[in-house]
Amino acid sequence: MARPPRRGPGKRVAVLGAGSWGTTFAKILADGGADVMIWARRPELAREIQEAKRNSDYLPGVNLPINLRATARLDLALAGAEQVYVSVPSQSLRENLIAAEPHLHAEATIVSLMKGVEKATGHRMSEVIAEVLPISEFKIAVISGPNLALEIAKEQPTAAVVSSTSLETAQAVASIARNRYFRTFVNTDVIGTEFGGVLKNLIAVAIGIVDGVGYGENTKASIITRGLVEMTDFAVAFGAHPETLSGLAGLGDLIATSQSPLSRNNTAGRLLGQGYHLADVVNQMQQTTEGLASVGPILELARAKGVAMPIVEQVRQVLAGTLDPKDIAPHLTTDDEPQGERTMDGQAEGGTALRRAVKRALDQLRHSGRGAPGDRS
Ligand SMILES: NC(=O)C1=CN([C@@H]2O[C@H](COP(=O)(O)OP(=O)(O)OC[C@H]3O[C@@H](n4cnc5c(N)ncnc54)[C@H](O)[C@@H]3O)[C@@H](O)[C@H]2O)C=CC1
Ligand SMILES: O=C(CO)COP(=O)(O)O
Repeated sequence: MARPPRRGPGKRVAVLGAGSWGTTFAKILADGGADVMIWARRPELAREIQEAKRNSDYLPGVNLPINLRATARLDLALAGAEQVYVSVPSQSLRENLIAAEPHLHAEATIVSLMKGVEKATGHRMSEVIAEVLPISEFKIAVISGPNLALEIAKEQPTAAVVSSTSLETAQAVASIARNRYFRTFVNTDVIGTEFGGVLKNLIAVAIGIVDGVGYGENTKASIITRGLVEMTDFAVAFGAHPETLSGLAGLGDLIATSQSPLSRNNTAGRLLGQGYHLADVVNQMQQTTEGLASVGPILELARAKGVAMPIVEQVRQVLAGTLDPKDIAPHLTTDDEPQGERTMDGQAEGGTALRRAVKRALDQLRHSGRGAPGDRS
């Protein structure tokens, strides 16, 4: 049988951040044929990846691709990189971008892999990138979806969405960030794609809490379903397409994160539900748990737009120690006034229906002519 032709060196890309997701994403890119250099903040971790092709703290038992290179030097990681994938904790993005800027290729596309908002500003990661770097928004992309790192590092098949306001950029990134076990779709709804990833973390914390308390599947299904409505209301109020929230970056990620013990947000919630205080939970979590930092800024943003988020509000109260976790479920599932169950297409009865209908019509007008907004391959 003829051997497949040898591929030349692929596109030079960099990954910033060598935690569980950064390392997994570097593997995705390298397995797809890209020439990848990953930057680790700690030299000993860079050395382990470079020499042993392992990241034993974050991805135990996983062999990394032989062609994946690693360094603790930002200048070396970024030299000549046409695409730069960023996966550091959200609260550290700004400082990391400032350090990276002098070494960035002038035409580089910056791709956020993160799922948090900046606590001090409430800004999404793509907004922070646009603020810090002197680049066009068309050179910024985000990737989100049901992407539990360890499953993907073991090459279990999954899908994700690449989003940029430039469809061309989204496609250019998607064509590199794909391989036999990782399928990428594209859209131009950056707001919906990013907020999907941020908001599902908060609902996953709520699911963890009721799990920790000992409630069963009905409670969790109720929270997932009502949580998705909350996520959609919030994201649409900020200009997202509702379809994005019922796609991979919304519902898809919500399902994965809410039901997996691999999820740090879910785990943190479970510990809270078991009665641990927030400070103990934070001490116990070895890895980034974005949801805990996002609750405050998301509720502030929701208040500014007049969006009700009863589930997220009660997560805040549990984190603050002002609500007993076991009291969370009745609050989540019972409203003072009986309401129509608004479904994902925005059908509602009662006081808010008219407001939502008008808003929907305005949204449709605003987005008309931009093409189908759902995840596209
Ligand atoms: N782990 C996962 O399954 C997924 C994570 N994400 C997102 O990826 C982002 C990164 O998360 P993970 O890799 O999972 O976290 P992690 O906790 O596994 O790794 C974070 C890495 O950042 C490093 N770090 C900590 N502070 C830093 C700083 N100030 N500057 C530079 N590096 C610093 C840590 O040493 C560690 O190597 C988060 O926004 C998360 O929501 C998105 C999809 C999947
Ligand atoms: O975003 C994720 C899966 O898509 C990872 O979730 P956690 O951050 O809760 O582990």
